[in-house]
Amino acid sequence: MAANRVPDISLNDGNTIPQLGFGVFQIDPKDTAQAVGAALEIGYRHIDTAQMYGNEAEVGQAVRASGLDRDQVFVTSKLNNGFHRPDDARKAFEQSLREMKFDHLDLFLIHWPLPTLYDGDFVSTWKVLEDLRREGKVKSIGVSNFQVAHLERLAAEADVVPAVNQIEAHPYFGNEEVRAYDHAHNILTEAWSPIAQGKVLDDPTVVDIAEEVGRTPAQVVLRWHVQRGDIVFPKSTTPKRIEENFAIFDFTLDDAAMDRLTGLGRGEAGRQGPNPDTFDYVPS
Ligand SMILES: NC(=O)C1=CN([C@@H]2O[C@H](COP(=O)(O)OP(=O)(O)OC[C@H]3O[C@@H](n4cnc5c(N)ncnc54)[C@H](OP(=O)(O)O)[C@@H]3O)[C@@H](O)[C@H]2O)C=CC1
Ligand SMILES: O=C(O)C(=O)[C@@H](O)[C@H](O)C(=O)CO
Repeated sequence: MAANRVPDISLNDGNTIPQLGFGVFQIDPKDTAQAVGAALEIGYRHIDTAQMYGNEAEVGQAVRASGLDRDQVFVTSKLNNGFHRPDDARKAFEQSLREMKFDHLDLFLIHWPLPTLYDGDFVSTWKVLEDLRREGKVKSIGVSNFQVAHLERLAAEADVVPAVNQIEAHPYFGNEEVRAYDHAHNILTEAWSPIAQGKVLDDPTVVDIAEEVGRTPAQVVLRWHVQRGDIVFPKSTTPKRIEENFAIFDFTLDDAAMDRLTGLGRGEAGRQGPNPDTFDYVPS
Protein backbone atom coordinates (compact mmCIF):
# COMPACT_ATOMS: atom_id res chain seq x y z
CA MET A 1 0.00 0.00 0.00
CA ALA A 2 1.23 3.50 -0.86
CA ALA A 3 2.50 5.68 1.99
CA ASN A 4 0.10 8.36 3.20
CA ARG A 5 1.88 11.59 2.24
CA VAL A 6 0.11 14.94 1.84
CA PRO A 7 1.14 16.55 -1.48
CA ASP A 8 2.26 20.18 -1.67
CA ILE A 9 0.42 22.00 -4.45
CA SER A 10 1.92 24.97 -6.31
CA LEU A 11 0.14 28.29 -6.10
CA ASN A 12 0.22 30.85 -8.92
CA ASP A 13 2.69 33.01 -6.96
CA GLY A 14 5.36 30.31 -6.66
CA ASN A 15 4.53 29.29 -3.09
CA THR A 16 3.17 25.86 -2.16
CA ILE A 17 0.31 24.72 0.07
CA PRO A 18 -0.33 21.28 1.63
CA GLN A 19 -3.40 19.84 -0.11
CA LEU A 20 -4.92 18.65 3.18
CA GLY A 21 -5.32 20.90 6.18
CA PHE A 22 -7.31 21.20 9.40
CA GLY A 23 -10.26 23.62 9.66
CA VAL A 24 -11.19 25.23 12.97
CA PHE A 25 -14.62 26.81 12.29
CA GLN A 26 -16.94 26.19 15.27
CA ILE A 27 -14.14 24.94 17.50
CA ASP A 28 -14.54 26.69 20.82
CA PRO A 29 -11.43 28.75 21.66
CA LYS A 30 -10.99 26.71 24.84
CA ASP A 31 -10.76 23.50 22.78
CA THR A 32 -8.80 24.88 19.83
CA ALA A 33 -5.21 24.52 21.06
CA GLN A 34 -5.84 20.89 21.96
CA ALA A 35 -7.53 20.07 18.62
CA VAL A 36 -4.87 21.83 16.54
CA GLY A 37 -2.16 20.21 18.69
CA ALA A 38 -3.67 16.77 17.99
CA ALA A 39 -3.80 17.52 14.26
CA LEU A 40 -0.16 18.66 14.18
CA GLU A 41 0.84 15.55 16.13
CA ILE A 42 -0.85 13.34 13.51
CA GLY A 43 0.96 15.16 10.71
CA TYR A 44 -1.32 17.97 9.48
CA ARG A 45 0.81 20.96 8.44
CA HIS A 46 -1.90 23.36 7.30
CA ILE A 47 -4.44 25.13 9.53
CA ASP A 48 -7.41 27.15 8.26
CA THR A 49 -8.77 29.77 10.67
CA ALA A 50 -10.45 33.17 10.36
CA GLN A 51 -10.89 36.32 12.36
CA MET A 52 -14.61 35.42 12.48
CA TYR A 53 -13.89 32.12 14.28
CA GLY A 54 -12.46 33.85 17.36
CA ASN A 55 -9.74 31.24 17.84
CA GLU A 56 -6.69 32.68 16.06
CA ALA A 57 -4.80 33.14 19.36
CA GLU A 58 -5.25 29.46 20.23
CA VAL A 59 -4.10 28.40 16.74
CA GLY A 60 -0.89 30.40 17.22
CA GLN A 61 -0.46 28.92 20.67
CA ALA A 62 -0.79 25.36 19.33
CA VAL A 63 1.71 25.96 16.54
CA ARG A 64 4.28 27.27 19.02
CA ALA A 65 3.61 24.43 21.49
CA SER A 66 4.06 21.81 18.75
CA GLY A 67 7.82 22.26 18.64
CA LEU A 68 7.59 22.63 14.85
CA ASP A 69 9.32 25.57 13.20
CA ARG A 70 6.92 28.28 12.11
CA ASP A 71 7.79 27.66 8.45
CA GLN A 72 6.77 23.99 8.75
CA VAL A 73 3.11 24.91 9.29
CA PHE A 74 1.00 26.68 6.66
CA VAL A 75 -1.47 29.02 8.39
CA THR A 76 -4.40 30.78 6.71
CA SER A 77 -6.65 33.44 8.19
CA LYS A 78 -9.43 35.56 6.71
CA LEU A 79 -10.53 39.16 6.95
CA ASN A 80 -13.70 39.56 8.98
CA ASN A 81 -16.76 41.01 7.32
CA GLY A 82 -16.80 44.29 9.26
CA PHE A 83 -13.41 45.36 7.98
CA HIS A 84 -13.61 45.84 4.21
CA ARG A 85 -12.67 49.53 4.26
CA PRO A 86 -8.93 49.76 3.44
CA ASP A 87 -7.75 51.25 6.76
CA ASP A 88 -9.84 48.75 8.68
CA ALA A 89 -8.53 45.83 6.59
CA ARG A 90 -4.93 46.69 7.35
CA LYS A 91 -5.62 47.11 11.07
CA ALA A 92 -7.55 43.84 11.19
CA PHE A 93 -4.69 42.00 9.48
CA GLU A 94 -2.18 43.42 11.98
CA GLN A 95 -4.49 42.31 14.79
CA SER A 96 -4.45 38.74 13.40
CA LEU A 97 -0.65 38.71 13.57
CA ARG A 98 -0.80 39.98 17.15
CA GLU A 99 -3.40 37.37 18.11
CA MET A 100 -1.32 34.55 16.68
CA LYS A 101 2.00 36.09 17.78
CA PHE A 102 3.33 35.53 14.25
CA ASP A 103 5.44 37.86 12.15
CA HIS A 104 3.72 36.73 8.96
CA LEU A 105 0.84 34.63 7.63
CA ASP A 106 1.11 32.10 4.84
CA LEU A 107 -2.25 33.00 3.32
CA PHE A 108 -4.76 35.75 4.00
CA LEU A 109 -8.20 35.85 2.35
CA ILE A 110 -11.10 38.24 1.95
CA HIS A 111 -13.66 36.04 3.71
CA TRP A 112 -16.80 37.15 1.81
CA PRO A 113 -17.25 39.52 -1.13
CA LEU A 114 -20.24 41.33 0.51
CA PRO A 115 -21.46 42.73 -2.82
CA THR A 116 -24.40 44.47 -1.13
CA LEU A 117 -22.29 46.27 1.50
CA TYR A 118 -19.49 48.87 1.35
CA ASP A 119 -20.75 50.00 -2.08
CA GLY A 120 -19.82 46.51 -3.28
CA ASP A 121 -16.20 47.68 -3.21
CA PHE A 122 -14.07 44.65 -2.47
CA VAL A 123 -11.44 45.90 -4.94
CA SER A 124 -10.01 48.54 -2.60
CA THR A 125 -9.98 45.86 0.12
CA TRP A 126 -8.08 43.53 -2.21
CA LYS A 127 -5.49 46.25 -2.91
CA VAL A 128 -4.65 46.30 0.81
CA LEU A 129 -3.94 42.56 0.61
CA GLU A 130 -1.74 43.23 -2.43
CA ASP A 131 0.20 45.79 -0.36
CA LEU A 132 0.54 43.41 2.61
CA ARG A 133 2.01 40.80 0.29
CA ARG A 134 4.48 43.31 -1.21
CA GLU A 135 5.52 44.23 2.34
CA GLY A 136 6.24 40.55 3.11
CA LYS A 137 3.67 40.34 5.90
CA VAL A 138 1.77 37.60 4.11
CA LYS A 139 3.21 35.16 1.60
CA SER A 140 0.09 34.54 -0.48
CA ILE A 141 -3.27 36.27 -0.80
CA GLY A 142 -6.62 35.01 -1.95
CA VAL A 143 -10.38 35.28 -1.69
CA SER A 144 -13.22 33.22 -0.31
CA ASN A 145 -16.80 32.84 -1.51
CA PHE A 146 -16.09 34.85 -4.67
CA GLN A 147 -18.48 34.15 -7.52
CA VAL A 148 -17.43 34.39 -11.17
CA ALA A 149 -18.61 38.02 -11.48
CA HIS A 150 -16.54 39.00 -8.45
CA LEU A 151 -13.45 37.30 -9.84
CA GLU A 152 -13.97 38.98 -13.21
CA ARG A 153 -14.11 42.35 -11.50
CA LEU A 154 -10.83 41.69 -9.69
CA ALA A 155 -9.26 40.57 -12.98
CA ALA A 156 -10.31 43.87 -14.58
CA GLU A 157 -9.37 46.22 -11.73
CA ALA A 158 -6.57 44.65 -9.67
CA ASP A 159 -2.94 43.67 -10.25
CA VAL A 160 -2.63 40.34 -8.46
CA VAL A 161 -4.65 37.24 -9.37
CA PRO A 162 -5.86 35.55 -6.15
CA ALA A 163 -3.81 32.47 -5.32
CA VAL A 164 -6.90 30.64 -4.05
CA ASN A 165 -10.68 30.92 -3.95
CA GLN A 166 -12.13 29.16 -0.91
CA ILE A 167 -15.71 28.12 -1.71
CA GLU A 168 -18.36 25.71 -0.52
CA ALA A 169 -17.97 22.37 -2.32
CA HIS A 170 -18.94 18.76 -1.57
CA PRO A 171 -20.74 16.00 -3.48
CA TYR A 172 -24.17 17.65 -3.05
CA PHE A 173 -22.84 21.01 -4.30
CA GLY A 174 -19.96 20.73 -6.76
CA ASN A 175 -19.88 24.51 -7.35
CA GLU A 176 -18.70 23.65 -10.87
CA GLU A 177 -19.04 27.05 -12.53
CA VAL A 178 -16.82 28.79 -9.99
CA ARG A 179 -14.36 25.87 -9.99
CA ALA A 180 -14.14 26.04 -13.77
CA TYR A 181 -13.37 29.78 -13.65
CA ASP A 182 -10.75 29.20 -10.94
CA HIS A 183 -9.14 26.43 -12.96
CA ALA A 184 -9.08 28.45 -16.18
CA HIS A 185 -7.40 31.38 -14.41
CA ASN A 186 -4.83 29.46 -12.39
CA ILE A 187 -6.62 30.06 -9.09
CA LEU A 188 -6.57 27.07 -6.76
CA THR A 189 -9.97 26.04 -5.38
CA GLU A 190 -10.24 25.32 -1.67
CA ALA A 191 -13.38 23.35 -0.78
CA TRP A 192 -15.03 24.42 2.47
CA SER A 193 -17.41 22.13 4.38
CA PRO A 194 -15.89 19.29 2.31
CA ILE A 195 -18.11 16.65 3.94
CA ALA A 196 -21.06 19.09 4.15
CA GLN A 197 -20.67 19.08 7.94
CA GLY A 198 -21.38 15.34 7.90
CA LYS A 199 -24.58 15.52 5.83
CA VAL A 200 -23.20 13.53 2.86
CA LEU A 201 -21.78 10.70 4.94
CA ASP A 202 -24.88 8.52 5.11
CA ASP A 203 -25.78 8.97 1.45
CA PRO A 204 -26.26 5.42 0.06
CA THR A 205 -23.87 6.04 -2.85
CA VAL A 206 -21.16 7.30 -0.51
CA VAL A 207 -21.73 4.36 1.85
CA ASP A 208 -21.63 1.85 -1.04
CA ILE A 209 -18.36 3.25 -2.42
CA ALA A 210 -16.86 3.25 1.07
CA GLU A 211 -17.71 -0.43 1.44
CA GLU A 212 -16.31 -1.22 -2.01
CA VAL A 213 -12.93 0.43 -1.32
CA GLY A 214 -12.74 -0.53 2.35
CA ARG A 215 -12.60 3.04 3.63
CA THR A 216 -14.94 5.26 5.66
CA PRO A 217 -17.51 7.56 4.01
CA ALA A 218 -15.54 10.64 5.13
CA GLN A 219 -12.32 9.28 3.61
CA VAL A 220 -14.09 8.56 0.32
CA VAL A 221 -15.55 12.07 0.09
CA LEU A 222 -12.25 13.74 1.03
CA ARG A 223 -10.46 11.55 -1.52
CA TRP A 224 -12.96 12.68 -4.19
CA HIS A 225 -11.97 16.29 -3.46
CA VAL A 226 -8.24 15.70 -3.68
CA GLN A 227 -8.58 13.75 -6.92
CA ARG A 228 -10.46 16.79 -8.31
CA GLY A 229 -7.33 18.77 -7.44
CA ASP A 230 -8.91 20.87 -4.69
CA ILE A 231 -7.56 21.76 -1.25
CA VAL A 232 -9.52 20.46 1.77
CA PHE A 233 -9.42 21.10 5.51
CA PRO A 234 -12.07 19.05 7.33
CA LYS A 235 -12.91 20.09 10.88
CA SER A 236 -13.17 17.67 13.77
CA THR A 237 -12.66 17.75 17.49
CA THR A 238 -12.83 13.94 17.68
CA PRO A 239 -9.30 12.47 17.83
CA LYS A 240 -10.22 9.30 15.90
CA ARG A 241 -11.80 11.36 13.10
CA ILE A 242 -8.86 13.78 12.93
CA GLU A 243 -6.69 10.73 12.30
CA GLU A 244 -9.16 9.14 9.87
CA ASN A 245 -9.46 12.32 7.79
CA PHE A 246 -5.68 12.47 7.41
CA ALA A 247 -5.40 8.97 5.89
CA ILE A 248 -6.60 9.72 2.35
CA PHE A 249 -3.42 9.58 0.29
CA ASP A 250 -2.83 5.82 0.34
CA PHE A 251 -5.76 4.78 -1.85
CA THR A 252 -7.47 5.97 -5.02
CA LEU A 253 -10.99 6.08 -6.41
CA ASP A 254 -11.46 4.87 -9.97
CA ASP A 255 -13.16 7.01 -12.60
CA ALA A 256 -16.50 5.25 -12.11
CA ALA A 257 -16.52 5.99 -8.36
CA MET A 258 -15.49 9.60 -9.00
CA ASP A 259 -18.37 9.99 -11.48
CA ARG A 260 -20.90 8.45 -9.09
CA LEU A 261 -19.89 10.93 -6.38
CA THR A 262 -19.95 13.88 -8.79
CA GLY A 263 -23.38 12.68 -9.92
CA LEU A 264 -24.77 13.35 -6.42
CA GLY A 265 -24.65 17.09 -7.17
CA ARG A 266 -27.98 18.88 -6.76
CA GLY A 267 -26.96 22.17 -8.30
CA GLU A 268 -27.86 25.27 -6.31
CA ALA A 269 -30.29 23.20 -4.21
CA GLY A 270 -27.30 21.35 -2.74
CA ARG A 271 -25.77 24.49 -1.25
CA GLN A 272 -25.73 24.23 2.56
CA GLY A 273 -24.21 27.59 3.50
CA PRO A 274 -25.05 31.18 2.59
CA ASN A 275 -25.20 32.41 -1.02
CA PRO A 276 -22.27 34.82 -1.55
CA ASP A 277 -24.37 37.06 -3.82
CA THR A 278 -26.65 38.00 -0.94
CA PHE A 279 -24.71 37.17 2.25
CA ASP A 280 -24.32 40.37 4.28
CA TYR A 281 -23.65 39.17 7.82
CA VAL A 282 -21.38 41.46 9.81
CA PRO A 283 -20.53 40.17 13.30
CA SER A 284 -21.32 42.74 16.00
N1 LIG B 1 -14.59 30.37 3.90
C1 LIG B 1 -15.77 30.07 4.42
O1 LIG B 1 -16.74 30.82 4.29
C2 LIG B 1 -15.91 28.83 5.19
C3 LIG B 1 -14.80 28.11 5.53
N2 LIG B 1 -14.91 26.93 6.23
C4 LIG B 1 -13.65 26.21 6.52
O2 LIG B 1 -13.80 24.84 6.14
C5 LIG B 1 -13.55 24.01 7.28
C6 LIG B 1 -14.35 22.71 7.21
O3 LIG B 1 -15.72 22.98 7.06
P1 LIG B 1 -16.80 22.75 8.21
O4 LIG B 1 -17.95 23.67 7.95
O5 LIG B 1 -16.15 22.84 9.51
O6 LIG B 1 -17.39 21.31 7.92
P2 LIG B 1 -16.82 19.85 7.56
O7 LIG B 1 -17.43 19.50 6.24
O8 LIG B 1 -15.36 19.77 7.72
O9 LIG B 1 -17.56 18.95 8.66
C7 LIG B 1 -17.31 19.08 10.03
C8 LIG B 1 -18.34 18.24 10.78
O10 LIG B 1 -18.21 16.86 10.39
C9 LIG B 1 -17.88 16.05 11.52
N3 LIG B 1 -16.83 15.13 11.08
C10 LIG B 1 -15.53 15.44 10.78
N4 LIG B 1 -14.87 14.33 10.37
C11 LIG B 1 -15.75 13.31 10.42
C12 LIG B 1 -15.64 11.93 10.13
N5 LIG B 1 -14.49 11.38 9.72
N6 LIG B 1 -16.75 11.15 10.28
C13 LIG B 1 -17.92 11.69 10.69
N7 LIG B 1 -18.09 13.00 10.98
C14 LIG B 1 -17.00 13.81 10.84
C15 LIG B 1 -17.40 17.01 12.60
O11 LIG B 1 -17.76 16.52 13.87
P3 LIG B 1 -16.78 16.48 15.16
O12 LIG B 1 -16.02 17.78 15.21
O13 LIG B 1 -17.75 16.34 16.28
O14 LIG B 1 -15.89 15.29 15.01
C16 LIG B 1 -18.19 18.27 12.27
O15 LIG B 1 -19.50 18.18 12.82
C17 LIG B 1 -13.93 24.91 8.45
O16 LIG B 1 -13.47 24.41 9.68
C18 LIG B 1 -13.30 26.21 8.00
O17 LIG B 1 -11.91 26.15 8.20
C19 LIG B 1 -16.13 26.43 6.59
C20 LIG B 1 -17.29 27.13 6.31
C21 LIG B 1 -17.26 28.39 5.58
O1 LIG C 1 -17.20 29.36 8.57
C1 LIG C 1 -17.02 30.33 7.85
O2 LIG C 1 -15.92 30.63 7.39
C2 LIG C 1 -18.18 31.18 7.53
O3 LIG C 1 -18.06 32.18 6.88
C3 LIG C 1 -19.50 30.73 8.07
O4 LIG C 1 -19.47 30.79 9.43
C4 LIG C 1 -20.61 31.57 7.57
O5 LIG C 1 -20.43 32.85 8.04
C5 LIG C 1 -21.90 30.98 8.00
O6 LIG C 1 -22.10 29.81 7.87
C6 LIG C 1 -22.92 31.84 8.55
O7 LIG C 1 -24.07 31.13 8.78
